[in-house]
Amino acid sequence: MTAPRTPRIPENLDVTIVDHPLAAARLSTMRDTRTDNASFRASLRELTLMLIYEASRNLTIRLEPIQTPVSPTLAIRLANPPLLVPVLRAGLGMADQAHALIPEAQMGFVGLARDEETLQPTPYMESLPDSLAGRPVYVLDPMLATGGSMVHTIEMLTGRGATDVTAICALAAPEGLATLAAANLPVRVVTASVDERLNEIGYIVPGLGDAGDRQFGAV
Ligand SMILES: O=P(O)(O)OC[C@H]1O[C@H](OP(=O)(O)OP(=O)(O)O)[C@H](O)[C@@H]1O
Ligand SMILES: O=c1cc[nH]c(=O)[nH]1
Ligand SMILES: [Mg+2]
Repeated sequence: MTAPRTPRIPENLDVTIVDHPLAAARLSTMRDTRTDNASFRASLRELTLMLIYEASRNLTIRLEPIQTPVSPTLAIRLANPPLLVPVLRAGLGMADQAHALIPEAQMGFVGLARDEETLQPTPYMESLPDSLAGRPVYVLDPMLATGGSMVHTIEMLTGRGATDVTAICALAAPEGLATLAAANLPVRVVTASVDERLNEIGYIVPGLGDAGDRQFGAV
């Protein structure tokens, strides 16, 4: 008897896959071992633009009367800009681009390093506003692998009152999506791809390797 296959996208998790050819082209550059650190960072920045553009489609707006050179009209402003939270190190490569698109946004920071033996996240930094009640939060991390780092990050956020979290990832593994769904957290996921699986050492397959090392060099 064969084991039941893990569904790639859990039914109870809101997952948006940005499967645009330009997003796929940037992701392909990031996957390619021939891509150097600088080109990897440039492709991640460009992919982040597309992910944020899609993620922010449903942000609430407010209207403000303004005057064009021709007539009065109503300007559209963001009513409640999201808090941007890059997860160090790898999420740093998404931070500038996300901030350029949403300049009104505030930014918080979380630092996590995954123990490569246990695959558990070890926190080393948390710089967040005391209260996140009523504020949308965008977590920026290129990789959702086992999901442990994302669950840990979202629990930091919900502990401060967040109820509306978007995980913005270049890549997700089915196992990470299943972990997020099982954690029953107020999160939706926006990603450019749901890859095949994790390998025996917790890397996404086909994936792109270690997103921190690919940007900044091995530590
Ligand atoms: O879903 P998980 O199994 O928890 O793995 C994903 C985490 O791994 C990577 O960070 P890493 O721990 O390598 O730190 P780095 O960004 O400093 O390289 C990545 O940026 C995620 O934060
Ligand atoms: O494939 C993976 C898994 C976790 N973290 C990464 O950077 N890459
Ligand atoms: Mg890493």
